[in-house]
Amino acid sequence: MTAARLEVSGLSAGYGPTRIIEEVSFVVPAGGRMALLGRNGMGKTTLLATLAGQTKRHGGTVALGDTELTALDGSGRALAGLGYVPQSRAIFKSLTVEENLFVGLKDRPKTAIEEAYAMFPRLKERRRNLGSQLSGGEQQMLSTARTILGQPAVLLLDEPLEGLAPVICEELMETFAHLAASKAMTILLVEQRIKAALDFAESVVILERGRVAWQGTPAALAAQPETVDRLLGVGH
Ligand SMILES: Nc1ncnc2c1ncn2[C@@H]1O[C@H](COP(=O)(O)OP(=O)(O)OP(=O)(O)O)[C@@H](O)[C@H]1O
Repeated sequence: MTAARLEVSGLSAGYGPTRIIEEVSFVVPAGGRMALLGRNGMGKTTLLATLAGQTKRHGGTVALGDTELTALDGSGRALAGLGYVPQSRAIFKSLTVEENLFVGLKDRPKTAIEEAYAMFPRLKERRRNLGSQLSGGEQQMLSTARTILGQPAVLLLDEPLEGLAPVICEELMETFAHLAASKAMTILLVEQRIKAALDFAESVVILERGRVAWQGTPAALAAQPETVDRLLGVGH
C-alpha cells in the first residue's frame, strides 16, 4: 500500500458519555509527517484511539484518502489501511517474536519479516522468545515492527520511543522519516520527547483539554517560545 491523505473534520469523542476530544480538525497529506503534542492528559492517546475506531465517537468524520472511515470499526479501519501502534504495546504474549511478526504480515510472504529484523536486529536475536519474555523496550520494538510490516497507508504511533535506548530512538526516527519520505506511509506521531518529534515532523498539532490549541509548522512553533511554554510546559 502507498501513503494516503488523512483528513479529520470536527471530530468529537470520548469514553461512553464522557467527551474528551472536542471538534478536532486537521489534514495530513499523503506521505506527510505530523506530530501530535500536548501535556499529560490532554487527549493525545484518546485522539489516536478514536482515529483507530476504539472510542465512542460523538461527531465529526475521519477519512483515509477517498475512504470514509467513520462508520467502520477498528478491524475495518485496519483493512482500509490504518496502522495503529498503541501505547499499551499490543503484542501477543503467548506467541514468539517471530509468530507475532507473522501476524503483522497479513498476506505478504513470510520472508518479508527480514524487514523487521533489519529495523530491529534485537528482535532477530530474540525471535524464539515469547512476547511475555521481552523487556518493555523490546515489546515496543515488536509492536512497532509488526504494524509496519502490514504496510499501512497511514501509521499512528503513540509514544514509540518509550523505553528505548537513545541510539535506537535515533535510528527509529530515521526509519519513520524514510517511510514517509518514500511515500510508503503517512505518519502521525504522539511523542513526549518534543525535540525528537519536532525534528521529525512537517506539521504540528497541539491539544489542550481535547481541543486543538495550536497548529502549524515546527519552525513557526520554534519562533513562539511562549506558546511552547504555555501549551507544552517547557521553556526553550
Ligand atoms: N478509558 C478511559 N475512561 C475514561 N477516561 C479516560 C480513559 N482513558 C483516558 N481517560 C481520560 O481522558 C483524558 C485524556 O487522556 P489521554 O490518555 O488521551 O491523554 P494524553 O494526552 O495521551 O496523556 P499522556 O501524555 O499522559 O499519555 C484524561 O483526563 C484521562 O483521564
